[in-house]
Amino acid sequence: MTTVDRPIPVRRALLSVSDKTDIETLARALNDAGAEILSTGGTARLLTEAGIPVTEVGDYTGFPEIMAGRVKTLHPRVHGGLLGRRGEDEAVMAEQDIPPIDLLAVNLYPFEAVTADPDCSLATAIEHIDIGGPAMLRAAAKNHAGVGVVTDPSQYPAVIDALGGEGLSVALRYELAVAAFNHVARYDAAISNHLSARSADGERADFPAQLNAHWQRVDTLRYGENPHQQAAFYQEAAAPAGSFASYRQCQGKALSYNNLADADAAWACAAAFEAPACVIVKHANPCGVAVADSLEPAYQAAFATDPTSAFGGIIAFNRPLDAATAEAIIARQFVEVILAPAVADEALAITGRKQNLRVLEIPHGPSTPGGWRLQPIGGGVLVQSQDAALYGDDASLRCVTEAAIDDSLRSDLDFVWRVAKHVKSNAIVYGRDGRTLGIGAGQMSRVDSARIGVRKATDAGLSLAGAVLASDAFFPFRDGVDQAAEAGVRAIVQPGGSMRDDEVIAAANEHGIAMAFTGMRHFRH
Ligand SMILES: NC(=O)c1ncn([C@@H]2O[C@H](COP(=O)(O)O)[C@@H](O)[C@H]2O)c1NC=O
Repeated sequence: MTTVDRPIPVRRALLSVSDKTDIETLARALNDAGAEILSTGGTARLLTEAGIPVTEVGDYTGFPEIMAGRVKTLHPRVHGGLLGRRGEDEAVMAEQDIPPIDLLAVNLYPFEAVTADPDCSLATAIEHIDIGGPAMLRAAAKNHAGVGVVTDPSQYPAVIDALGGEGLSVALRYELAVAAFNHVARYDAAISNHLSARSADGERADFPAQLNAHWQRVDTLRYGENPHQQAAFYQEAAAPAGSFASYRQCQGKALSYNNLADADAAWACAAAFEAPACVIVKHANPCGVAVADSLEPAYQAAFATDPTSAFGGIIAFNRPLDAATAEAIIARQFVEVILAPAVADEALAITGRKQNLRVLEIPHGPSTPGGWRLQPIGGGVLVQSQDAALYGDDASLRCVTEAAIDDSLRSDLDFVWRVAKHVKSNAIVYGRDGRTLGIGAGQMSRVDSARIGVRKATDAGLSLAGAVLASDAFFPFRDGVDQAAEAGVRAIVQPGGSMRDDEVIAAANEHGIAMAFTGMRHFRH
């Protein structure tokens, strides 16, 4: 193949886009640069109305658009112009009257958007499978040695700059060609996912027969979980609003692998609360959580749960970070990452005193994360829906003991239950008045997690008298309740559902402890 290893001018361009954003700007720049513009039906109409001279592809090929657009650019004069090797194929191109096309701008029928509608029929989905577009994209991208190819309006400015300068450089053509193959790969993956998750009669299955994922590299990281591991961070093609991956870094050193994993866990937990909340995370587990009327007292209370573990932690808030809270953190502890939906300028002036400290902004999105949760295992991947709900069928907690649960107790139980959902199993969370007092995480035995939570509270000088306790899964025996009573706990929240629920409830009644069932378990591994 003859690679044109210098910038190429654009003498002829073909524009055929479904998303017509800024296409007029690109076309105008091409026209100003003296390029001939070829275009398909809707795109040609728009450009003509804008007063830009355009040749309809049908006029160019001598063959009309037919079958309601199913066949419009599928013609040798188009594909030869895109695929013909500059130098090598020029004789045959001249013989067959196939002029070279130097630039292609195509984006495809909006298959993903149309099929996102649960009522989209199979026929509608199929009509939105673009054929001519991907064929042209592949042709132009394959022949990037002599052709530039654009698939997204965000690429137009670079191309327009190049038109006004030396032409499309080798590096730009290569970058655009890779982006075009990625565009087509994502498109085909969406078609494959959709069609393999429904049958000929339109029935939908939960899981496609083939799962095609697409991720875009955001960054390569210094190393992985450990220094001898290589690592990179990829995000979904468009990180959903409010998801951790949509963060913007305001200051600080580059984020590490563990920073990203811990910050994600902290953000998910902070976003679970309505009231101003602070969550401090170490090794993917909250070591202190609190809600208050404002962030600063929430931070102080979260920190007080476990000051030792909070050192070097990740701190997440569900409200904009203010100056008082930033000052309190800096004065108190070493912190790796702070994240919040927004960061006030005054707060940034304070965090800026610690240049290495990473500060991230993540605007809130939908409270319930969508999509699948993937967990790789050796040679495969486990796929499940998100653990989006909090309570089971009753949509609330249900008192099962003689001791009643009033509104204030209910609010405490709801708080520790929300936290427990974000603690690795077996999870036991002690708390009171909207703050954690001790958290036992990640133990193989529930009783051990309960003991660790008590020890944490004792170490921090926090009394468990009158505290409440959450357990992420049911108590299989009464021993957990006996232990809670010994620690001074006055109410327990747990899913219920054990064979020995009666025994466990009787134990709570014996101790005068109130107990609520949530009807939903929240294991987290
Ligand atoms: N069939 C074809 O030959 C064909 N050639 C280009 N397209 C697509 O038609 C769309 C643009 O159509 P219009 O310019 O008519 O709005 C683009 O998304 C492009 O990818 C085609 N449509 C579908 O395959």
